[in-house]
Amino acid sequence: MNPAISFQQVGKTFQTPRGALNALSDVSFDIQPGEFFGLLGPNGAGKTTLISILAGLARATAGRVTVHGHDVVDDYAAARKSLGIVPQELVFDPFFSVRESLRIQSGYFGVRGNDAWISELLEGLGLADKAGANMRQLSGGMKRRVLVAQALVHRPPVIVLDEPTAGVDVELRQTLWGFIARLNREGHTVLLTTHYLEEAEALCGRIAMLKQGRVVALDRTSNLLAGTASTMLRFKTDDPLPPDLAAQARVTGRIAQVKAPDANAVESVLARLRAAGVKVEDLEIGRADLEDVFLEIMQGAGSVRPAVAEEAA
Ligand SMILES: Nc1ncnc2c1ncn2[C@@H]1O[C@H](COP(=O)(O)OP(=O)(O)OP(=O)(O)O)[C@@H](O)[C@H]1O
Repeated sequence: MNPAISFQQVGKTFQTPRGALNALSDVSFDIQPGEFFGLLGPNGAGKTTLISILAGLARATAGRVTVHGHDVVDDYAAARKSLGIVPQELVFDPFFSVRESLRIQSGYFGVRGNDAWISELLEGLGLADKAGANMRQLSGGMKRRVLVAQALVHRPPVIVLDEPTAGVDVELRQTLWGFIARLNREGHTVLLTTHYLEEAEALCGRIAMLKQGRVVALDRTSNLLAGTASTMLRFKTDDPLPPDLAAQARVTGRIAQVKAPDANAVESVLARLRAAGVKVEDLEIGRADLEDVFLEIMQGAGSVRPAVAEEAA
């Protein structure tokens, strides 16, 4: 069976006033039918560029991408028909109602008599009572639901979500993930990019991490978590940490997290905090999560290449 998506030695170079920028270098991996796959990476890692190439919106400068065996360049129409792409940006036509916009979108894919599936999409995404509403009248979160519905009108076997939950509320996330998880159980392949690592940890069976355009990790989520099977000491404090601890801590606002693989390490961290007069609250010991793994991999992967390559002489 063909992979749902196959990236084969994909490279993308942008010409910029500062020289050639390698946004993607030698990216190769396959996603099998039915997988829920996460593509993670810091800002500028190349996630959107890779998805744009997959969607046929940008051309790779090297390599090849296929969707269910269809080349995204040579066999664009078949590849595109297999994909449901939920874009990052809210783009929509303000003149139509929600149902009309979904009918129009169905027409783009040559799908007729699609009302039963459109109703199912509206129901599944919590939009049933907005079917007749004009797109202009919808809140940002509702518009995002419509974008998801638009991407799915032609029942694509492969669903691509590019940061679908950026800035959306808890209720929409739950509705969205409930619906996408159902489609995945029914056999749809899902490719997700997100900066919400908790979501990736909860949803994705396998994950690839990109850094500066290269794949620096690719494994089952459980293996990534087990690979750094570490314990973390988490606490809140308003005091500055002693420099040796600060160097190894992950600090988010008042919350600090320090790796402490065993009981001795926990004791040692607590002793250093006490000696430095740091007052801690809400102390807890937990397992490393995907965010810890992500940070470790990103720090460990080092600078894989200069951001701007030398311009060819
Ligand atoms: N049209 C373009 N011209 C020049 N450089 C570009 C262009 N599009 C993207 N880049 C550069 O390519 C690199 C990868 O960008 P990309 O948007 O794919 O990253 P990303 O992983 O999606 O980031 P984010 O998480 O911020 O969305 C960045 O260095 C970016 O500045």
